[in-house]
Amino acid sequence: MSNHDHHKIPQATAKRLPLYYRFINNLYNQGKARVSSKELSEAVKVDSATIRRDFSYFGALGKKGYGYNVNYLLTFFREALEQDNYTKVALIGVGNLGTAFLNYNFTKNNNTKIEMAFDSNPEKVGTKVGGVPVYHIDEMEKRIGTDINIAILTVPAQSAQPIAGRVVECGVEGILNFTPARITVPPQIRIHHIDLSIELQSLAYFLKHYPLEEEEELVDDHRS
Ligand SMILES: NC(=O)c1ccc[n+]([C@@H]2O[C@H](COP(=O)([O-])OP(=O)(O)OC[C@H]3O[C@@H](n4cnc5c(N)ncnc54)[C@H](O)[C@@H]3O)[C@@H](O)[C@H]2O)c1
Repeated sequence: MSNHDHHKIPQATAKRLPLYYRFINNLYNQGKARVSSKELSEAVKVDSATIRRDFSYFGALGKKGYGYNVNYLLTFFREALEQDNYTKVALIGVGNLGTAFLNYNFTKNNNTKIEMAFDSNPEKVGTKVGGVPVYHIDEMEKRIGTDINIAILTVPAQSAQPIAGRVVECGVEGILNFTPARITVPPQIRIHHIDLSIELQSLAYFLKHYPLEEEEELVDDHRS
């Protein structure tokens, strides 16, 4: 099933997927081949009309007196959840900042994972940083394929625009730009700029010109 098809599933239905998945997975492990919407309904505490409607979006049409095929549902849920909940990331530029990100385990708290990294320095190519393989930048198009959703840019500022153009060509949908370069991308690409020096300057400016009022402090004191 393609990503496009998934977008047709209503959000409320999509939210129930993990719940269904967990239960169906248990049934599968118990060796059960089928399940009725009534059984499901009792287990996951969702009324059976909603379950039937939800499942019809997945193309799983239960047969009267038979119920749903557990194996089919499990395969479907596994695919749907992996595709929807798992965002694959590539990092470009394994220098000071890039190395720190690779060593930081993003998967611990959310469902994104840096799958691969690229650099132009031959000394870095072929190594693993934080368990992530580092490939040569010349191999980027080949390695990324159509698999990567987001690119993190931690290259020198002057390389940011050309690299951004290339990752967009690879089909990346979002760019997290840590370089100070302002990058131009096509309108369908989402780009977030994180410029630490601007953030720092802005904090310094706020401290100077918008000091927190004592009243707010009093409120805080009062609360604690
Ligand atoms: N280090 C920081 O604390 C920090 C903070 C804020 C922003 N930044 C920005 O992040 C970026 C990276 O900073 P850094 O300190 O990690 O720099 P760095 O010089 O340590 O790392 C840059 C890496 O990019 C690689 N590289 C250079 N050109 C490349 C190309 N064309 N393709 C692929 N890889 C290439 C280099 O080999 C190097 O490993 C810079 O744009 C910098 O301004 C850094």
